[in-house]
This record gives sequence, C-alpha cells and structure tokens, in this order.
Amino acid sequence: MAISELLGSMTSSQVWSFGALLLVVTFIIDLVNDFASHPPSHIPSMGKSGKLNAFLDSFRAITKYNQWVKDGYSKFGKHGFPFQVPQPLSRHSEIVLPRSQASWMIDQPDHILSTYDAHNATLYTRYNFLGRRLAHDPFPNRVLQKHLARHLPAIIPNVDEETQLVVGTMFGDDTENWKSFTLWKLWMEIVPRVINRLLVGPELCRNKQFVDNMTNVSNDVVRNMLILQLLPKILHPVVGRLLGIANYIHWRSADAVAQPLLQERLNAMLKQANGHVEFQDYVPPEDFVTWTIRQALAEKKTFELDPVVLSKRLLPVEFAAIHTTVLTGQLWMQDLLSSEPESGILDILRAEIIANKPKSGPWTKAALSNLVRLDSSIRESQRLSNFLATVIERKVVSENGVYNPDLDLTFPKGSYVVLNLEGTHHCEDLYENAESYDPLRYSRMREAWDAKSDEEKRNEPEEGTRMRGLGMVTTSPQHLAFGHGRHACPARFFVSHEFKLILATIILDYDIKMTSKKPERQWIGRSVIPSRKTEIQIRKRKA
Ligand code: HEM
Repeated sequence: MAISELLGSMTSSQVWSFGALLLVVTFIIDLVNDFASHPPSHIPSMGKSGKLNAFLDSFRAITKYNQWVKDGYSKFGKHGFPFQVPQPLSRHSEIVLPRSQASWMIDQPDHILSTYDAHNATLYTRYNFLGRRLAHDPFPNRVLQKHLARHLPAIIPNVDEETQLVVGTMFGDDTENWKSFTLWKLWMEIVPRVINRLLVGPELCRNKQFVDNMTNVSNDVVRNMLILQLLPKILHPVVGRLLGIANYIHWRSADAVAQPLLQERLNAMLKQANGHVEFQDYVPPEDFVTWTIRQALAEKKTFELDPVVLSKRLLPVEFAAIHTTVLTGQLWMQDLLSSEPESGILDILRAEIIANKPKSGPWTKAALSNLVRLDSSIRESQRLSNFLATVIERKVVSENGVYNPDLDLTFPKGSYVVLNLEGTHHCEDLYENAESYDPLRYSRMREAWDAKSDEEKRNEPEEGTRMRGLGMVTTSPQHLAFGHGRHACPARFFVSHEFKLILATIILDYDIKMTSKKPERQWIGRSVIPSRKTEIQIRKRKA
C-alpha cells in the first residue's frame, strides 16, 4: 500500500499517535546508541533531578539554558568545578568547564578535542552548507586564518567606501526631519553588504539578489539548527535534507549571479599560475575568493578549484559573519544609546574620531588603531551584552576519551565541553560593577598607562603586557567574546576595523538617538534572540 493511501486511511488522532510513537522510539534508539558518550554522572547537573525531569529538561533547555549557565557559574564554575547543562533531546548534556581549565582545554590538539567536529554537530554542516564532502575539511577557516589579517591595510579603504555608500543611501541628506529605523534593520542593511565587499568584491556585494539570498541562507541555517536539535538524531538524514532544500534554493539564486565572476577570476588565476603570458601581469583583487584560490593552489587542492565549490564555500563564512556582526552591532548601539545622557559618551567618541581622522584620504589601519575609546566601548558591550551563553565548544574525539588531571576526570569520547561566557563576563571578582555598561572601562586604563613615563613603564613590565591585552581583539580566559586560543575568531581584526568605520561614518555625519527603551536580552538555547523592535532615529547633521 502506498504511504499516501495508508495515511489517507488513518484518522488524524491515529496520525498524531503514530508520530508521537515514532518520536519516542527514535529517541530511545538515539539514547542507546549514544550511551557510552554521556558525561560522567558524578559531575553535578543543572536542571531538576529524576528521570522524568531529565527528559523535560531537554525541552526546558530551550528557554532555561542561559539561566542554568549563570547559576552553575555561581555554584560550581566560580569555585573551580565543572557542571553539566542539559541540552535539547538530540544532544547530550554539555560539560561546562571552570575558567581554571581554559588553558588545558585550548591546548588540547584537534585529534583529542575537536573544534570542527563540534561546529559540524551544532551547525549541521552537511545539510546546511550543502554537502558532506564540503563538511569534511574546514578549508574556508584556514583561508581566513592565513590571509585576512595580513591583507587588512588593503581592505580598509574598501570597507570605508562601502560603509559610506550604504549609510549615505539609507539615511539620506535631510537635516530637518528625523528618520526612524529598527536597530535590527539598520545592521541587517549595512553588515551583509560590507561583509560581502570583503568576501566577493564590489559588483556582487551591491547585487541585491546575491546579498539577499546569501543572507537568506544564513537565516535558513539558524532555523534548521533549532528544528534539528529538537529531533532525534536518527531522523536527521531525512529531515536535514528536506530542510536543506530552502538553503539550496537560496544558494542557487545567489550562485546564478556569482558564477560569471567566480569563473572569470578562477580562469585568470589558473592561467597566471600556469604561466600564460597574457596573464603574467594580472593582479586579482584582494578578497576571500582570491585567497581561496591562492590557498587551494598552495595546498594543491584541485577539488577547491571548481567555481561551484568556490561558491558553496562562501556559505559557512557568510553564516559565521552576518549574524554575529549584526547582533554585536545591535547590542553595542543599544548599550551606547541608552547610556546616561550626562556621560556625554557620543560627544566623547565623536571628538576622538575627529581628532584621529586622516586630514585627507580614507581611514588607515594606523589611524583606526588610535580610536581606543571607541574600541573600549565595543569591547565593553561584548563583555556585558554577550549574545552567546557558552563558547569554545569542543567534542571529545580520542578513542579513550580525555583525562583532565586537575579535575581528575575522564571525559568520554563523543561528549562535549564548553567554557562559560555568561558567568565569566558578569563576574564581580573580575569586573567591578560587572552588570553596568562602562564604555570607557578599558580605555581609561590604557590611557593612564600611556601617560606614564618610559621609566615608570620599564619598572612595570607585567602591567604593560596587561594593558596591551585590553584592546577588543585580545582574547583571554576572562574575555571570550571572540573565543580564545588557536580557533579564536580569525576575523576579529577585520571586525574591529569594520565597527570603527561604521560608527565613524554615522557619528560624524548624523545625529542619532534611541526612541525605545533598552530591551532585556531574551534567550533561545545558548543564543540571544535579536530584538526586532528597538528603534532609533537618525538625522543628517548640519554642515
Ligand atoms: C562581532 C562579530 C563576530 C563574533 C562575535 C565572532 C565570534 C566568534 C567566536 C566566539 C568564534 C570561536 C568559536 C569556537 O572557538 O568554537 C569564532 C570563530 C570563527 N569566526 Fe567569528 N565572529 C565574528 C565575526 C566573524 C566574521 C565577520 C567572520 C568571517 C568573515 C568570522 C569567521 C569565523 C570563522 C571562520 C571561525 C572559525 C575559526 C576556527 O574554527 O578556527 N567571524 N567567531
């Protein structure tokens, strides 16, 4: 009997019962398959005790995860002990390690604690980024690690130009009337365009079909992650492929406009590499596409030298780049604009920008690095208004698990460990007035240090090292916004310049004010749900 006939002959309550039974059976199969990789039971667990509660906690994790991480920090993490946090049903509880174990954790090689396996498991890479083979090798991460920071000086003028274009078009020239925007829309308009200037250059980053569809894929990824983590693993191959159809359709539409450019670039660079005389003087633009081709040539990866693969390789990078930057930008602007008016923070930042803006020509890397107050205002917002509760998730992949000598614990193969960002960033032992936004928290210390004489500085070498670590790109076990260790965000140097250019453009040419109250952060699982309602008003400043 065909499935449609079978379903047609069932009542709706029979269909629901059958669905519920299928879920329960598949969850049990998951549980049995994964039994060996459950975290050791003597690590205390957040949530409620008892078997039924353990089951219910896997649903509560959707709304309670951040609170558990916070409570676990006060009860265990702060005192040097690990704890478990329940996860949605298709995933094991995570083991949240105390800060004292951060160095141990990031020192473990990838064949013991794997970053990429953890990312693949959380992001459902093979369904979301269209292909098992692509999920096998973190090639785009390597491209960014090797090429991005080194090409920053060449990229900054491009980002500056793109920011000015998009901001100018959006905000207009009216010096009399205020224009309203939600912060979400504002950042969603600016970021995908500026990021794509870095990834694919000016033609494509201004192409609406390309940018909208790449952004749509990133939205698809978020939705699919949420759905798949609630379903038993055994169903993922079917449901994951079905959900991935939307990603495929959006990618195809973006790819339709990207292919001619990708093919042209690939053709020129391959001909140059093969010594064709007419291409010997060819200078490709410095962007992610060029770096990918260069890296593939250097590693002799012919698989990567295919225009379709090149195009699909953009997907995980778009995802890593768009929502992270939009959320950080939105939360930062919320923090800034809801500061007490008497702090005069916008005027302070504007004065710093004016004092450091090059007299002629675009912003340079050196000029941007002088914006220590602006830098501090972003780092402080990343500290206070974190959008992830935990970071640096790693999967234990070594056959016999991994032994931690300080805790005298073995984490079994297949279990997951993470670090506590929420607890760390709000810990009063580390940050005075940890719950308030103090935009100049870091720049005050940096400026006080800079004001010291050379001799005073020579006498306090350790303090000098500490001060150099207060810029927004510096990660540490106390500041985890960009992760920490060798897999820390390879784009953070770019992000720091990007934010400074965006705010410099806005703040020099426009007046800006927030018209709604600063919203409380709402959480879903480990992430903040972006507020779609927070509104600001903008008006061009009179010359
Ligand atoms: C404010 C914006 C951003 C934030 C807060 C952020 C945060 C992070 C964090 C916390 C990690 C570490 C994950 C881990 O250790 O498991 C990470 C990794 C990564 N980020 Fe970012 N990111 C941002 C922007 C970007 C942008 C713009 C790009 C690309 C252009 C990017 C590409 C990546 C990649 C490829 C990795 C993986 C690195 C690896 O596994 O070795 N990120 N990011």
